[in-house]
Amino acid sequence: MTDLKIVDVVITPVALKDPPLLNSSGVHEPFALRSIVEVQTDAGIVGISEAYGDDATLALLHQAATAVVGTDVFDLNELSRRVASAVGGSAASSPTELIGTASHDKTVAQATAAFEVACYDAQGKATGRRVVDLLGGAVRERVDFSAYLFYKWAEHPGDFDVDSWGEALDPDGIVKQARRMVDRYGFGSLKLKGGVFAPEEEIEAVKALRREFPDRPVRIDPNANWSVQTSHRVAAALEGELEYLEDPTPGIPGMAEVAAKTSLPLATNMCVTSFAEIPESVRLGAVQVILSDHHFWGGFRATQNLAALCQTFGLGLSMHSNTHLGVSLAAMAHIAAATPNLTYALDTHTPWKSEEEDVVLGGGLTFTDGAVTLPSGPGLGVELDRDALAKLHEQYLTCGIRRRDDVGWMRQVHPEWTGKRPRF
Ligand SMILES: O=C([O-])[C@@H](O)[C@@H](O)[C@H](O)[C@@H](O)C(=O)[O-]
Ligand SMILES: [Mg+2]
Repeated sequence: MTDLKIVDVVITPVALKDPPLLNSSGVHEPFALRSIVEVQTDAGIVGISEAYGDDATLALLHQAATAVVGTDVFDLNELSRRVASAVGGSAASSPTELIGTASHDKTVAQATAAFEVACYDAQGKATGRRVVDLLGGAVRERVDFSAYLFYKWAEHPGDFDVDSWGEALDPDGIVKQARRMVDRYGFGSLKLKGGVFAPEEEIEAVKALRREFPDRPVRIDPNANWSVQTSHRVAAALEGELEYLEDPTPGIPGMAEVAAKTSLPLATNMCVTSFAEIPESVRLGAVQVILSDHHFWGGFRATQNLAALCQTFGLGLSMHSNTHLGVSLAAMAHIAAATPNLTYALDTHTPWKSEEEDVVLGGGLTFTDGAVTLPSGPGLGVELDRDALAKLHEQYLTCGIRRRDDVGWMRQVHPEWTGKRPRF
């Protein structure tokens, strides 16, 4: 087969409506930013991927885009080399909140991922094979996702569309939200975004979920908003109740202190978010489950490397999510289906997205009994809806948001808010 060379890259920033979801930083803004990357080849085949859409990420992607032109989409080593050298001098930047410390490695990994995924899509389209097949084959055709529950306000301050979920500010509200999500999508496990209210209230919410859904594993993730002492207290109160406890407290040493006194597995997408952080974490026994995320771990191949390390060190592997569209959902499903030890249900923000808003034809993959079935088409198996992409790009141009700022948006309502962590 002849080369399939990249001749151009198109990066389109988009904004999608986002409900007022609460977390330890503050509250989601009315719009979330993403970008769609299209890698065009000399054979006319176009590979696509989805990345963050903040200004810093866009600058990074543009910097790398120039460098990858001329690369064969099958030569992923050359692609990584070119991306790394193109972004070599860039400052470390974090595209979003709550995914751990920014580092230079992570910045390179993030840029690499955006192009690598698009190259895999192009490879699949060129060979008529699914991405999962190029990644070693599907160990499962259906990928389980979990219901991602959030405390939330009924509406944003100001004049914005109101979502249909209503407010959820106490255990009752969370249980109602979970019921609707489970009835609608069939999710078999539940994740509560915590770190919002006093830990005692959140313990009650977890217990209420356990009573209402006794057969469904529950996780809580306060995004490092509890001190070590508070984490000990919450862990003791929830012994035996949780599938895992995600990022109770900041930093690897703090997590290790918590882990030492609980039988609950600790999970993270905050203190171990790059390969450089794995050795210390393993040495201290800080975490038992790592949440992968191809967007910032470096793509599909990096996720497989992470999976191998988790296997080696006896760690569990799950998957993190930020607000995303249907291209990312497909990418997450393919890599999860090709990873034997990714056995936890994946996080997804999909239910929080308006059903009218997506960039993929047909609105994207859907959940049945809590899982998506891998699409059968070549590559990622999803196609861009050009009109929808143009509409969400227009929304990006007019929304005025250029980086995620949950702290700042919270200040609209609570001017004294600082977003300081740990708060409890
Ligand atoms: O969307 C959110 O508010 C989440 O809290 C997100 O920012 C986190 O990165 C993430 O989902 C997590 O598991 O920490
Ligand atoms: Mg998390």
